[in-house]
Amino acid sequence: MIEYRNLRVAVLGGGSVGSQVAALLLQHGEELAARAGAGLELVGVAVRNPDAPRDTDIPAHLITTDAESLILGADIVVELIGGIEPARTYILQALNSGADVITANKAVLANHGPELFEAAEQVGAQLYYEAAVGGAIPIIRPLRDSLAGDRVKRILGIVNGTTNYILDRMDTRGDELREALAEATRLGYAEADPTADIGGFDAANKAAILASLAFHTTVSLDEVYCEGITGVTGEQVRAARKAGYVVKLLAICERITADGVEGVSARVHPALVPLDHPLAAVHGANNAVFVEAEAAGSLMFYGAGAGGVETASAVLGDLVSAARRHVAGGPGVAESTHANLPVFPIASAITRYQVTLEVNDEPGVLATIAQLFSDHSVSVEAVSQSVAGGQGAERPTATLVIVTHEAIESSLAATVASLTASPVVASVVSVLRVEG
Ligand SMILES: NC(=O)c1ccc[n+]([C@@H]2O[C@H](COP(=O)([O-])OP(=O)(O)OC[C@H]3O[C@@H](n4cnc5c(N)ncnc54)[C@H](O)[C@@H]3O)[C@@H](O)[C@H]2O)c1
Ligand SMILES: N[C@@H](CCO)C(=O)O
Ligand code: NA
Repeated sequence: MIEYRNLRVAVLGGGSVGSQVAALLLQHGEELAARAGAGLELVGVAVRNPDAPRDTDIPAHLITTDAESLILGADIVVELIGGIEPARTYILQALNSGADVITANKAVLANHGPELFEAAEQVGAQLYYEAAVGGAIPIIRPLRDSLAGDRVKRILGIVNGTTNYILDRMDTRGDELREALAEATRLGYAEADPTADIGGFDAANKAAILASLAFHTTVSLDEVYCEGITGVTGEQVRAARKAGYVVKLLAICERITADGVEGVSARVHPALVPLDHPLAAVHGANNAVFVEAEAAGSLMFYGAGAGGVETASAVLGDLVSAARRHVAGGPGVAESTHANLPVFPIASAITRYQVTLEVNDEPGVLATIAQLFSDHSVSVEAVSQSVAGGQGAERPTATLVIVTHEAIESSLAATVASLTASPVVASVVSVLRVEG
């Protein structure tokens, strides 16, 4: 029998992900040791409430409320508490004591990434975070390692399982947002505070992480434009399907040029995706991330973006990587931010738009509206009209749905301001970006 060196693994948090990580470690210890070349001994699971019900049976002697003592005795610390504090402090304590850290916590990475990576570099430790984006889907390691020799141009992704689950149920079952959210929470997909999901903040955290990694540039959370799905109505979802689209919450990270300067942009918002686009077929809590790279072309990463045991798979992968690094010796690999590109605001983004207007149904209106688009250099691709106010209404109105060619966000915003002010427009019903 091979004698392996033993590595002491501390897990912080015994919730959806933590309880599954503990169970898999206990179940597959021997096999993991053979793969890693070192034993992975679970020395404890720090929890807030030892008596809380858990998804798996963790032996009572491993449960503790003393996270700090557990951290100090560990070679590898797995942070699965979530949120900023005390997660940030615990990660720093672990790194400063020389332990490698594995986290699934996108919020702490997006808000304090540079501080944490710096702490790891100082002591030669490594911070792993495959589970923080796309749950079980390998996306961090492909960007960090496999594509390290290429030049990423764009990332287009569904990176929040909860909102995809909600939008999918609104589309396929006619649910309203609230009832679909309750189900996503019951299934363990949603964050402890689900406003992080429906407000788009969880996806924005992930966009900041992806953009930083892909473009070798620190992209902070406040540089990511963020619009959630709370304003998306069942009616919008039905109208989108009629027009040949589904509504998806997308994270878009891309290289763009503004005023002749190359930089990057990161944005999260609901968008119309054509029904024949592969992202339209991403159902339930699944995630999908498209990566467009200069040499590799288009790559797609797809699978379970949330869920306790699925996410635990990514954590276990990081555990094996960390153990192999301990066996090999040498310092961790620092995060690469050498490109240091400027991060442009949403006003510089370029995309297509669908603008829905209620307008006065009278001669010359279409020409007036077309002129407003043209005045701001926004080119119209398609227009469809239907009667809105109907026969006998005091002032008959019509609904116009206008799809534009690619335009700069600031030009579109100026167009919408002019439309709102125009006497022929009764109301701007919605403005949605069209992607894919
Ligand atoms: N659930 C998922 O689908 C999923 C997917 C990917 C990433 N994540 C991330 O994984 C992390 C954990 O998520 P989760 O779904 O398991 O959350 P959870 O709420 O189910 O579990 C968190 C656990 O941490 C414990 N905890 C809170 N404060 C603590 C403290 N001070 N000391 C010790 N324990 C404490 C809680 O009691 C709870 O058991 C989060 O960062 C989350 O964003 C979750
Ligand atoms: N709440 C997150 C968990 C995975 O990060 C989601 O729904 O995607
Ligand atoms: Na992942």
